[in-house]
Parts: sequence; structure tokens; C-alpha cells
Amino acid sequence: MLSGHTATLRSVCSDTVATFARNMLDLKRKVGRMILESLGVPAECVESHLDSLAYNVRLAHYGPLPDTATTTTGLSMQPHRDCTMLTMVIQHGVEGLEVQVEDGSWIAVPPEPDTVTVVAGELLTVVANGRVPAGIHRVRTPGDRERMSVLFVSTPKEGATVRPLDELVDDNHPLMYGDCSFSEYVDFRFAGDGRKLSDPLKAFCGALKDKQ
Ligand SMILES: O=C(O)CCC(=O)C(=O)O
Ligand SMILES: [Fe+2]
Repeated sequence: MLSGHTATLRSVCSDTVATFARNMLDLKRKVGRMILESLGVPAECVESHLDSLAYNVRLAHYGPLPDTATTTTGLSMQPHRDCTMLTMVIQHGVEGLEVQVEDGSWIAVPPEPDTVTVVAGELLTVVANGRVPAGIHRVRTPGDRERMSVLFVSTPKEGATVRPLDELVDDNHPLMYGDCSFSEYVDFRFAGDGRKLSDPLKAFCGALKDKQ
């Protein structure tokens, strides 16, 4: 049976998480609008795309790096692209997130209070018909510190298929990706042949893959 204090604490926590999730959802939709409208997608199409997404919150905890193989790279998460639409990362006090820029070098994202880092995922690349590349990023946790982060992630709803928005395909921007079933892509990328590829998205649903 719950004591009065425990019940109160749980209710405060769940209110806090609900408020956090609501604020992150608002921010996520704003950023989604900014990206797609800046590419010329009409507002009503942006809204219907945003309504087609599911959202979830994930908490990550990185312990101090153990004296194992990971220590040789100093990385607690290898360079990768997220198979999401967008990922929003909040670092809690301890740095670690690094993003790769065009010349291949890495830039550390400082864990400033009240800041959110937005990372474009691979599914946004599909929806934007290749015009928003997925951000390559990694985590380098300082050796002797614990680190926590909160990730707010958008993906297509269960069973959904994503495809480039019609408004982003024309004579100057030929179709770059075919239909991409989210669940099938996840299987391909993490359990199938895609594990070995540097660009699994292109192999899975790239429209030009056979011609290159
Ligand atoms: O913890 C972070 O800062 C980023 C984690 C991340 O990139 C991921 O979980 O995909
Ligand atoms: Fe990531």
C-alpha cells in the first residue's frame, strides 16, 4: 500500500513529466514547422505530417567509463544517425554530446541549462526528399563522471510508412526515396543486412540506389 508521502511524490513526478512532455511536444512541433516551411511546404501539409507522428521520452544514464574496450575510444556511444524524425536532447549538467560537421570534425555541444539540442533523424531525410541530412553524433562522457540526458523523440505512428512529401518532389528535386516502413527499416538496420552498411537508409529505400 502507498503511504501518503509516496502517493504525493508520485503525483508530483507524473505532473512534472506530463508538463515536460507537453512543453517538449510544443517545441518539437515548432521546430518541425520551421524546418518544413523553410523548404516551402505549405502550412496545412506540415500540420498533417506532424499529426502523423508519435512521440516518446527516453532517459539515458551513462556510468563512468569502465576499463574496457570502450575506454580505448573514449566514447560511450559510437557515431550514428538516429532512425527518428527528430530527436531533441537535453543534457543534464555533464557534457558529452558531439556533432559532426561538414569537414568531418567534431563539435562538442555544451550542456548549457535550459537548452535543447535538435538532431535531424533519417526519417526526416526521407520526408524532406534528401534535403535535410540526418545529423551524425556521438557521446563522449568525461571518463570519471556519470552523465544523464533526456531524449524526446518523434517517429511515425506504429505500422506507418513514410515517404517524401509531394511538395518536395519536382523536376528540380527528383524523388530520392521510396516508401519506408518504419518497423521494417528498424529491423533491417539493427537486425538485418543494414547493420554492416554506412548508409543503410539509401540501401533500404533510396530511389536512386540502383543507378549509383
Ligand atoms: O545522450 C545523448 O546526449 C545522446 C544519446 C543519443 O544520441 C541516442 O540515444 O541516440
Ligand atoms: Fe542519437
